[in-house]
Amino acid sequence: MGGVVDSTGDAAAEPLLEVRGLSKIFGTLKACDSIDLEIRRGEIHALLGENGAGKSTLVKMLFGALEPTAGTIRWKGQEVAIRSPGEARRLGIGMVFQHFSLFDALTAAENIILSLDDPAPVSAVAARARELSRAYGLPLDPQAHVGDLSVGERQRIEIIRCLLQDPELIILDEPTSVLTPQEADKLFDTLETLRSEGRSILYISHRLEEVKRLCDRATVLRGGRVVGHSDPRRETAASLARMMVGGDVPVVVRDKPAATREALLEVRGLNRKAGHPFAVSLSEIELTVHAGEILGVAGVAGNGQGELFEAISGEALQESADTVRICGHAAGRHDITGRRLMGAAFVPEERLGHAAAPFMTLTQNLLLSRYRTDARAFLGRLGIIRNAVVASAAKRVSTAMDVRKGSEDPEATALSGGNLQKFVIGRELDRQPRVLVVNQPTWGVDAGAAARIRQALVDLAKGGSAVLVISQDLDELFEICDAIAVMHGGRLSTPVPIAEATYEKIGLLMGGARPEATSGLPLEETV
Ligand SMILES: Nc1ncnc2c1ncn2[C@@H]1O[C@H](COP(=O)(O)OP(=O)(O)OP(=O)(O)O)[C@@H](O)[C@H]1O
Repeated sequence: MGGVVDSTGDAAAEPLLEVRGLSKIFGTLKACDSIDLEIRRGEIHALLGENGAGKSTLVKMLFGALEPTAGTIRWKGQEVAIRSPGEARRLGIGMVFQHFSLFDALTAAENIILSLDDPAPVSAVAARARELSRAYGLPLDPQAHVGDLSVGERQRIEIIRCLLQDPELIILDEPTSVLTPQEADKLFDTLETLRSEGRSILYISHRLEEVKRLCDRATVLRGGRVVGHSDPRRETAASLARMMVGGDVPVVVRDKPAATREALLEVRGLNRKAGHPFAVSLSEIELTVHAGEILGVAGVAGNGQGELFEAISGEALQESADTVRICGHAAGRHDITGRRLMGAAFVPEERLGHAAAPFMTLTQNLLLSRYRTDARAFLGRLGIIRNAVVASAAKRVSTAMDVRKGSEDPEATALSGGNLQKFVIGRELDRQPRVLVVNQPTWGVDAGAAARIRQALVDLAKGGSAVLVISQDLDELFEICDAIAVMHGGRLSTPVPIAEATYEKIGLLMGGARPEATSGLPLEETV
């Protein structure tokens, strides 16, 4: 690729990007408050901060997606006004967002073309995408439809479309939150290759271990201000977390599980044909979650976790009503509302667009998901919306989950990613569901907020509910679950009780060790 910075000579000495006094005010909220930041050539620079600290706002200003209220940006020594993402790309700044902006019905190559400032034929773009995919270790089929791809695969499209513009600075917002440990390792290799070419990377992540491993320098934001710079390699994950939240991060407290034998969620012989060529078929899935229990489902992305969630939540119906039972009711022929009315709650993986309507307020979103289950409270006997009741429920959720927001009732899209996640989970927990099924509960959530969400799941189970957690974060599953089952190729292993689970054992199952042969067996017998 051309355009790589010469890291010798005078140009190398001056920062690639220099930000002075950059501020962004939304209404009365100073999302970024007089930020100073310098990015050198060929460095991976971490941008750290708890949810709502102002990281996304800052990088959106650098990428021309938001106009600063005050301050200056210098690019290679020249003051610039970056008025649009197109201008940012022309300067050499690329960005991979936390929420992908891809069209499901189009192929990877077609999506890439849409973002190009100079349109090119599909075949040429597909060929170039293949080339980049090989060069940077980012496997991708340019002809695949985005709707059929896992989140990890979608991210690769975003990265490749960013690389096609030959950027000198690449901004990555929470890139590993959707990846398995192995996928994340591959991404780190890619990033190290980019650094060795003299490109710079501004790296936002809540995963402090990976920041220590990968990043050369870190800038920490709190409440919109820079509160420190550090060399992450000299810090511990705990010391970085303290710098971010301004205090110690809470530890999840798990009393001895109070599981009973009352089965609240049962799945029997669930088979589901793949709906399209890239989807995963589900095969003979069996699971039971008892009252008081948290069952974890681990797995590499794209092994059927999304399809399992759809089948259990009622987004996809089963042929037989008995395939899914919720609180003793045959639920297989009921849709998501029907299953909610049986006492279940569901939190899908994608919070913006799926779990929450972006341009509706938090209160409207709460009403949208709960107007049937909470009809009496929210609509009353006459079926008229009781705005004050709904608004007070939204407020209760925000307080319980410590949702930080700029105004009383903002649109979902105005919340930072982690804060929206806290709201979506809190909205469901507020109903005290007897069964909760949640897919990736702490995606993009900072350490303090993740602990809060995990504690809430633990407390829900402690109160006698059954919780099914689908997660790619093994640390999370080990922290809160009573047992972990693994999805691989559309099959679910027998759950491994937490006392017998090790990272190696679960890792082997994730890699495809015989699922049926694992329960309680020593490691050697599972391969
Ligand atoms: N368009 C907007 N309108 C109003 N307020 C906004 C808007 N975008 C962000 N905010 C507010 O600005 C603050 C900073 O949000 P930002 O998304 O930059 O945080 P963040 O550090 O990226 O958080 P996260 O780690 O959760 O993604 C938050 O309080 C957020 O609610």
